[in-house]
Amino acid sequence: MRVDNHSRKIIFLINPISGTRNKTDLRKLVLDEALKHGVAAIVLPTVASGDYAFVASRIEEEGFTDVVICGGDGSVNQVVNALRHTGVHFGIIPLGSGNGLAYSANIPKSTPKAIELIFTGKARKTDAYLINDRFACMLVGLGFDAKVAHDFAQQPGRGLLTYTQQSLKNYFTARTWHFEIVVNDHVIQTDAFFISIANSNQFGNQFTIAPKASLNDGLLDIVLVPRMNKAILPFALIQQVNSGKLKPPAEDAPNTIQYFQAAKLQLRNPDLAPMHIDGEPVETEAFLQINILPRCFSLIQPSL
Ligand SMILES: Nc1ncnc2c1ncn2[C@@H]1O[C@H](COP(=O)(O)OP(=O)(O)OP(=O)(O)O)[C@@H](O)[C@H]1O
Repeated sequence: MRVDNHSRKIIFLINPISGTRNKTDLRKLVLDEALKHGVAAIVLPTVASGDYAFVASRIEEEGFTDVVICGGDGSVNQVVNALRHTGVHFGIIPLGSGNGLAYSANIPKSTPKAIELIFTGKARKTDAYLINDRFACMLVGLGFDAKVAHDFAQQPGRGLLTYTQQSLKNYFTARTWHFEIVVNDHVIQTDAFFISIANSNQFGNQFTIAPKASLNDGLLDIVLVPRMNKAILPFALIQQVNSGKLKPPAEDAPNTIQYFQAAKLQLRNPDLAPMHIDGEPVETEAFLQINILPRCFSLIQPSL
């Protein structure tokens, strides 16, 4: 649905701590652009707790139609999860460390362009998913990248540089975890460095793991990287990503990277491999039921 500015009322939620970019002028930038387009708008801060009941009541009482998240994937996850039931359209001004969902949706990296898009773009239905009862929009990881996410969260700095440092440090000590995956009538037993379950086709910063992933195909893209020689692993991963070839899940390919799609899967995680949801470290679980939520929320994107 193309955005009709006359009937809109927007809440911009700014995360004061996300990413590394300066946000001093952001409040003025978004309010000036709203004024230019004749749209009523207010600015509020995001909250660390993820409790957006105060925003939900303002939407209901004051008739706000859109919520624009100025932050990263963690903020997008918390805000969309808390407010999806209200039926507002969501926008993103990508100001996090990775911005995977925003870039997968072709939202521009440039802040002024991303702000302009809020008033010229099109709201499109977008899938999300549930991991047991937890909400995800973009990417869930078990194993290596989750360990990096947990260590990243302990660092004083944010941003890509800190993330890369943590990835390199963890690479040399990386271990495997045992998993059992039940998917599309197959049961896969594997010792894996990591498993990614993706709705978006990138982690952010244009780094992709699941090149065929689409935000609105009703499917999740699963990438399984099993135990293999660490000297070979980066090349095998690059080859897999470049080929982007999807294959049905295989029960008898213990040393091959697997890439397949499914609307749901069950995952047993007896070694309690660490987990992240949309880049935020979360407490892991021994059993995970993962289900797509097709066409879960509306996201403002370029009109094409
Ligand atoms: N007002 C606030 N004060 C402190 N922390 C906040 C506030 N609002 C949100 N947060 C926290 O910010 C974190 C999310 O940051 P966000 O995802 O926006 O940026 P990022 O982590 O730098 O980027 P990305 O997720 O793209 O890597 C969450 O842990 C959230 O609880």
